[in-house]
Amino acid sequence: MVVTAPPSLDADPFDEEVLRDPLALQAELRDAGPVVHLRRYDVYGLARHEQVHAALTDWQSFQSGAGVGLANFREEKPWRPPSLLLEADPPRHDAPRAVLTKILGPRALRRLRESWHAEAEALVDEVLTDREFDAVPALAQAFPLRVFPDAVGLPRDDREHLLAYGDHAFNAFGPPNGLVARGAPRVAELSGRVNAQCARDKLADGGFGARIWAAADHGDITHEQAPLVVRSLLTAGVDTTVHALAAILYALATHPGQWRRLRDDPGLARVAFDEAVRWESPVQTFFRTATTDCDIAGTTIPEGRKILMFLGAANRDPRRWDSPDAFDLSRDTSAHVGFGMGLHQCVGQHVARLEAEALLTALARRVRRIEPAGTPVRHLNNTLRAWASMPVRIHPE
Ligand code: HEM
Ligand SMILES: C=Cc1ccc(C(=O)O)cc1
Repeated sequence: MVVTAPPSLDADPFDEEVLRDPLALQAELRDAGPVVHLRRYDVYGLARHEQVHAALTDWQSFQSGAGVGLANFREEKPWRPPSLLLEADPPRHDAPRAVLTKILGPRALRRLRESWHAEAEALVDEVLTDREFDAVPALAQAFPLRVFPDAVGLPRDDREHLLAYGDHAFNAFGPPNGLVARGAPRVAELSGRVNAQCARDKLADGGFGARIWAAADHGDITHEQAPLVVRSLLTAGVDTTVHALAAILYALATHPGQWRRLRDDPGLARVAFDEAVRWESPVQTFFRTATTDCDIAGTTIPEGRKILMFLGAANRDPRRWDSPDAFDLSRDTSAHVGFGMGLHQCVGQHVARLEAEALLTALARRVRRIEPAGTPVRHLNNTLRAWASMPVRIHPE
């Protein structure tokens, strides 16, 4: 096999202007080849759907245990104790994953469906007393922050720090740049509050948190592991859904034809969610570490090197998707990598889908038309694609 050196680029995917609008760089990376070398960080980049999908589903060659950010846990101390799911490989990964699969699975969530739909209706009724509002705080943030911490078992008066904690965690997967530096002053305080919330006596009976501790009583995981598994929910379960809901609202406000289709058939809410996750990819990137020298499309990636998977770029790869930049509710979204793929595929995706279904169903019943009412403003993060503000105008039924 002829080993070819991949094209080497100076581009910085974590540059703030690139994070604001990553689409041009994503196209450049896809077109440069199946594997590229990013000189600035000395890592290998995969931007095409085929290679991203291949790396995600080959956890043996592309491990998570050395961290799924730029930092290599074999070479430097992680900023916090590594996640037992996201930053672990089998066998360590297996038991914590099995516990969350049961607790967060679609069957386990049935008990929440009715109350989440009711909460969404109540919130939408409150918000729609105005004809114009900022959809990010009013809906995209307010709804997840009302229902998800409740479902975990947190008290109502101790959750406004969760967004900032998650924002820092997602920045920390990137390089130590300005975004990480700006979050650093609050890390100790935020970590202290989140870690305290993972303790058994802080978690209401019947919630996801209490069920994780009950799994430890049952011997499925250890009592030492239980708080870290709860921490996974608090890290991954808030900012992701907030930005995914904002992405859906942005997509629907800017595609009136698709909004009409959703109103005519509210059953499309789940498809709308997955198509928005593909189109916007709230989680844009994750890294892996080569477990051995491994070959990708003729390039040998040496053992120990970091591979940057551009999930957002893969989700808009014209080699995989017809009209990838179109937001289209008739699309078959099944192969999108917005939730990852394979062993580490998002274990909370059913929670996110239920949140979206509840909010969209409530809106579809009450809003004849939704349209932008001003310039939306991006929230920049090394890993997340997010909106800071999205003024909308609604025309009620
Ligand atoms: C739209 C919202 C969400 C998006 C876009 C998202 C995205 C992702 C992605 C891309 C991964 C794969 C990480 C990798 O391959 O390294 C992942 C894993 C994970 N997600 Fe989500 N997520 C979302 C919501 C949630 C929620 C609501 C929860 C918790 C209730 C959650 C908990 C997790 C956990 C624990 C993992 C690690 C799974 C493992 O490593 O086995 N996520 N998510
Ligand atoms: C998708 C992001 C994500 C972030 C943190 C964790 C964790 O802390 O386990 C899992 C997933």
